Amino acid sequence: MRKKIVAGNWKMNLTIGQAEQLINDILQAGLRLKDGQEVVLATPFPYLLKAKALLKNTPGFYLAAQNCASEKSGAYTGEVSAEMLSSIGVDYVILGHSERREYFQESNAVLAKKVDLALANGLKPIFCCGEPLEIRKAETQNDYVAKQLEESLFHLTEEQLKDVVIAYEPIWAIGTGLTASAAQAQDMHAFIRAQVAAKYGREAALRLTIQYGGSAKPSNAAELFACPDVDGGLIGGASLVAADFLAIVSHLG
Ligand SMILES: O=C[C@H](O)COP(=O)(O)O
Repeated sequence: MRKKIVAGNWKMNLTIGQAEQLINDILQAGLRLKDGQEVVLATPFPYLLKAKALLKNTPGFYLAAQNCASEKSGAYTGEVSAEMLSSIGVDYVILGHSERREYFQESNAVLAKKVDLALANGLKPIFCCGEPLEIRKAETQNDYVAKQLEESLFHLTEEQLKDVVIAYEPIWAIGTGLTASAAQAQDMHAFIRAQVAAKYGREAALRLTIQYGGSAKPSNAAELFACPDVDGGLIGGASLVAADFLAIVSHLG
């Protein structure tokens, strides 16, 4: 059975007080997750240790960083390594978010290095892929996403791939209020799974968790999560409001 995961990507939001409040509000709801369901909180770096302490003893809840360095260690001022994140008990790391690709020029090749370092340090990558609007308009989104997978992930062994989650995030849907329709999401998720099957075999593809991200909210999560190849979501804006985030998680089924 593959995992269903809702992850909240807080991006560069909240003070430490607000972060603590949000986690406490989420925990106080006493969410009961079913077998195979996970909730992941991707907080800003300075809050990871505090979040780790607050989430202790809460089954099914995990912690993610929003990025890690592409180098192992050394003179890289301002960077945070995969090893550092692992040493404080972080479970997942979001890699290849479109905001990192666009604002920090992260290429598929750099992301391949980050994926390797994450896995070598026991972190599970949540690898983001997805096309900009002009590519969707030109109807070449499948080729675009296939290249992202090929250049950043498909050098991994089948064993390594077991620790990878893919998040499909059409860039035109991120923070815009525009959501991919359930049919658009399902089509791309099925395509991604087929690419993985072609490279690693059917079993590996069936095991892979593929999240949807892009203006997911309580009102559309049920329809998106009901798609056979959509295994949860990577949630931005709505993850900053406890009630909305909890409502989205409840739609995991
Ligand atoms: O990482 C999350 C995605 O960028 C989605 O963000 P959003 O839910 O605010 O559209």
